[in-house]
Amino acid sequence: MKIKTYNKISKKGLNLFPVNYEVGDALEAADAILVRSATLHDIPFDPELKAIARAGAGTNNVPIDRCNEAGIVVFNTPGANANAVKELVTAALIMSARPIYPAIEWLQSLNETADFDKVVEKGKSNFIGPEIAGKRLGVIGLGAIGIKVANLAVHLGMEVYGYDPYLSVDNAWSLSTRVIHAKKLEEIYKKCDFITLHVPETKDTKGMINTETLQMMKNGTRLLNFARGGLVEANDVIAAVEKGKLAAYVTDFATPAMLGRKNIYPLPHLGASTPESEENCAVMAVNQLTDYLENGNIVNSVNLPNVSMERSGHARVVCVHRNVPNMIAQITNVLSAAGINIANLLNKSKGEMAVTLVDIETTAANIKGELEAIDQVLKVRIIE
Ligand SMILES: NC(=O)C1=CN([C@@H]2O[C@H](COP(=O)(O)OP(=O)(O)OC[C@H]3O[C@@H](n4cnc5c(N)ncnc54)[C@H](O)[C@@H]3O)[C@@H](O)[C@H]2O)C=CC1
Ligand SMILES: O=C(O)C(=O)COP(=O)(O)O
Repeated sequence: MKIKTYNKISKKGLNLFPVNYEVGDALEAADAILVRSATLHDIPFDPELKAIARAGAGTNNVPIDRCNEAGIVVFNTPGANANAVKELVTAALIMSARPIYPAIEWLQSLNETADFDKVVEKGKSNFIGPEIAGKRLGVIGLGAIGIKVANLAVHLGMEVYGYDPYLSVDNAWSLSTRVIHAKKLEEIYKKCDFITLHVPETKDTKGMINTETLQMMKNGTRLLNFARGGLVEANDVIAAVEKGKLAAYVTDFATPAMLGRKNIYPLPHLGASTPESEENCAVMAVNQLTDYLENGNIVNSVNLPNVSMERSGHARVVCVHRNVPNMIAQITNVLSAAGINIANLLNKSKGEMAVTLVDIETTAANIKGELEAIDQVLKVRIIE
């Protein structure tokens, strides 16, 4: 198998690939891609490409529609970097309230003088900022990161409102009962002193922070965006900071127009940049990719369902296809016409996509082409 890497991926993960795999950033005709934030939107996919693993959470850098058309499985690593982001958001919360960054800048600009201590003590009155305890925090998106941020903020003494209409049952179990359920986004915008975004960038969330929504916020709201730049209309946020509607905007996703501006604190997408989360993401991505390439099993895919089946029989047929009627019958017809006995079969679907795993008891010569010829079959592999 050839694995093409984009971005720097932790060695701890890369070392887990079987020794006969070729791994590198200059490979052609790869069987799989391992990526972090590099965009794959303009990259043509080779016919050999079977899977893409995003070592991280957000998959808006991957053209999911194009992957669906080609039967390419896209994985991510849910929660693997959530603690790293939570810790940086905690720093950002405090940075948005207490003018730590301008205070350091000012101090760094001072020269050595005899009255240095006096200058420092006098100057500090320019850098007063409120405490976060007792203030209201709105958390938009209660997934792996949002939950950790919300729970920690409760412990820091904040009154926390959470908004997520798609909250999963598992996540609901992990959420502090002290987090107040906001049923509408407007409730967060209107009530909160601090707002933090933890939703993926999708067609529903793109540009959700704009002049209209900023207008609903209290004067002096502090906004944190460690999710994606596209969630905010950059010019509207800049204007809101200039007018004081936002007292601060701290973001991992700055635009050039945001640089050098008072009360905008940009970071260079550092949320997941800890050795721990880089390792966690790489290990998870490599394990998931290897299990798919070796066994056709799927765990944590964003476009295909989870399927895991113990290997049995002589070989495994992996068919990625559209979720339409009559697929299992057509696949098994090809096998029975070739006189192949089935040892085990598993079929699952997710949205418009589906996958069928069939363990067969004899060799599968010549059936690949026939399976590929079935209408709505997108990718076929036979793993001996
Ligand atoms: N700054 C950084 O380095 C990092 C940024 N991220 C970003 O943070 C996002 C969230 O990450 P995780 O918490 O790990 O993902 P997650 O998938 O665990 O959580 C996302 C949550 O957003 C909710 N959601 C989706 N659409 C929504 C909507 N329209 N309104 C409200 N809630 C909605 C989902 O129900 C889910 O609970 C990622 O998609 C990524 O864009 C993630 C990791 C690192
Ligand atoms: O996991 C995510 O969604 C991130 O934004 C982290 O990106 P990175 O892997 O640090 O380039």
